[in-house]
Amino acid sequence: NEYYNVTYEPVQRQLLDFKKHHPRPIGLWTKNAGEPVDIRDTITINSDQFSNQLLIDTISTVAGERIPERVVTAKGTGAFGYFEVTHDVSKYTYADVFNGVGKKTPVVVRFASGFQNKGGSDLARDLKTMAVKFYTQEGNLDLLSISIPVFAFRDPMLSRDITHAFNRNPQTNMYDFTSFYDIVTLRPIFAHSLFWLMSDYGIPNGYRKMDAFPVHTYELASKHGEKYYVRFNFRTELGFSYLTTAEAAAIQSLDLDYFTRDLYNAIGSGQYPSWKLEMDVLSLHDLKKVDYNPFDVTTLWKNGTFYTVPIGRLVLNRNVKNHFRDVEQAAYNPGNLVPGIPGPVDYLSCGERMYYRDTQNYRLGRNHNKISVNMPLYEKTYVRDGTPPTNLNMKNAPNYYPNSFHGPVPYVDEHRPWKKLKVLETNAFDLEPAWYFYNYILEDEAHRLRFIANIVLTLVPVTPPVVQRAMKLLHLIDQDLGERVKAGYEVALAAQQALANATPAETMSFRRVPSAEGHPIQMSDPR
Ligand code: HEM
Repeated sequence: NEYYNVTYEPVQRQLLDFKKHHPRPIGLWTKNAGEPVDIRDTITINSDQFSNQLLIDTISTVAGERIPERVVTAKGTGAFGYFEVTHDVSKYTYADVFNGVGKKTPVVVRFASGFQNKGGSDLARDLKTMAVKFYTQEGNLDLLSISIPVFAFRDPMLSRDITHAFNRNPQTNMYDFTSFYDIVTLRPIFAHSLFWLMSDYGIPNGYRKMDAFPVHTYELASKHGEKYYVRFNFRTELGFSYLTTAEAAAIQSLDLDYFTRDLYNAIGSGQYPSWKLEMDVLSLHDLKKVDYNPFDVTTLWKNGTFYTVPIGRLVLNRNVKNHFRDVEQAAYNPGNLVPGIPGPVDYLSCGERMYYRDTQNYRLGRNHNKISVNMPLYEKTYVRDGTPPTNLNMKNAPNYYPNSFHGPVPYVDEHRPWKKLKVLETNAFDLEPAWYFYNYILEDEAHRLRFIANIVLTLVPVTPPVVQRAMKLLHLIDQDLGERVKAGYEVALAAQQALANATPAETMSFRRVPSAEGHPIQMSDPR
C-alpha cells in the first residue's frame, strides 16, 4: 500500500504493481530443470563451484539472452488491442476481418524507429513504423506501416544499400550523413521521402499522435468478382502532432525512451490510443484512367482521382507483460494476407516477401510462426520438426500431402480473382513530387523554414563534394529551395568554424592514472 498516496506513472510503478498483485513470493525458485534452489547454493565463494548446478545454469544461459536485433526498426515497443469494423465495406472486399459492423478482431501492434539500434533514441528524425498484426479467423493479416505516406524507392535491389548508407559507417561506427547524401544524390528517387522526413512529419510527438501508412497499393476482391485498388491509412484519433528539432533534442537529452514511455503510460492509465482505418480507393475502371502510376510507392495518388472509405477503429488497450516475448519476438510479414485481400502487386512488395521471411528465419528461427505472439488463431500445416519451438508439432497427424488418411485439406475460395494484375513499372523517376511537397504540402512559410533548417543541419557534417551534389539536386528540384539551403549552409558552416577556432577549456591538468605513453614496447597494427 506504500504508493497509494503518491501519484506514480504506470512506468514508475510497474514493480510495485507486481508486488501489489502478489502479496507473497510467487513460488519457490527452481533450477532450470526444476529442482528447488537451496539458499546455500546462491553464494559460491569458497564452495565446490563445479557441482553447483545453479551456478552452471546461470553462467550457461546469460550470454544466450541476446538474439540478433532487427536489421532496421530495432528500437521499438508494442501493445495489444483490437480492431473494430465501423463501416460496411463488403462492396470492396470479402475479407472476414473487415466484414460485419461491430466485429472485433484482436491485434498486436509494434512501433519502432527506422534506423535506430536497439538502445537508440525514439526522438531521432527518422522513419517511424507501426506494424499491425490482425489475428483474424482466416489467419494473420499484417499491415506494416510507416509514418509518412511514401516509401523511399521501388526497386528491392536498393534496400541493402540504403540500409548500409543510412546506418553506421564501417570504420567510425557512427551515423554518417556523407553516405546518406551520397546515396540520395546518386539515386534521387529518395528525395521525395527524404523531404517528408526533413519536415515536421520527421519527428511526431510520440507514437500515439502519428498517422501510419502501409503505402503499397493493395488489391482487394469483392464477393461479386470485382477488384479494387486501395491505399490504407491509419489516422490517429488524437490528431497528428510533431516536435521541432530543438524540442526533440531537449527531450532526448533526458529521455531516449520518450515515445515508449508515453505509450506505456497512456495505456497503463486507461487513455487508450486509437486510430481510424480508412482506405483511398480506385476501381479497376478508375485505374485505367489515371495519368500516373498508382502502384508507385514513392509517390502520392493525385487529389481528385480517388475517394476515401472508412473501415474501422484500432484501439490499443493492453500493455505487453513481457517485452521480449511479445515485441522482440514479433514477426510482421507483408506477405501475411487473408482471403479477399490479394495484396500489393508492385515489384517492391515481391522483394519484401522474401526479405522478411529471410530476416525472421535468421533472427527468430524458421519456426517463428510457432512463437506465441505470431501464432494465428487456427493453423494446421505439413511443416514439421526443426529448431524449437515446435509446439505440438501436429502430433501424430499424417505429415505428407496428398494423403488418404485425413490430414488437413485445402478448400476452394470461390471468390478468389482468377487473374492477378500484371504491372509493368518504369525505372524513370520524376523530381516533381519533391517540388510539389516543398511548394504545396508544406502549408506555410514557417514550416518551410523549419524544413530548410533541418536539411542544413544534416548537411553541415557532410564532406564538401557530396554537399555540392546535394545542392545541385535541391536546385534542380526547386531553385528557391536550393538558394535558401545554400545560404543557410554557409551561415551554419561559418558558425561551426568560429566555434572550432575558440580556445578549448582546460579539462584536466594532470592525471594520476598510469599510462603506456613512453613505454619502450609500443603496440602497432601489423595489418
Ligand atoms: C524491399 C523493401 C524493404 C525491405 C528489404 C525491408 C526490410 C525490413 C526488415 C529486414 C525489417 C526487420 C524485420 C524483422 O526483423 O522482423 C523491416 C521492418 C519493418 N518494415 Fe520493412 N522493408 C522494406 C519495405 C518496407 C515497406 C514498403 C514498408 C511499409 C510501408 C515497411 C515497413 C516496415 C515495418 C513497419 C517494419 C517493422 C516491423 C516490426 O515492428 O517488427 N518496409 N523491414
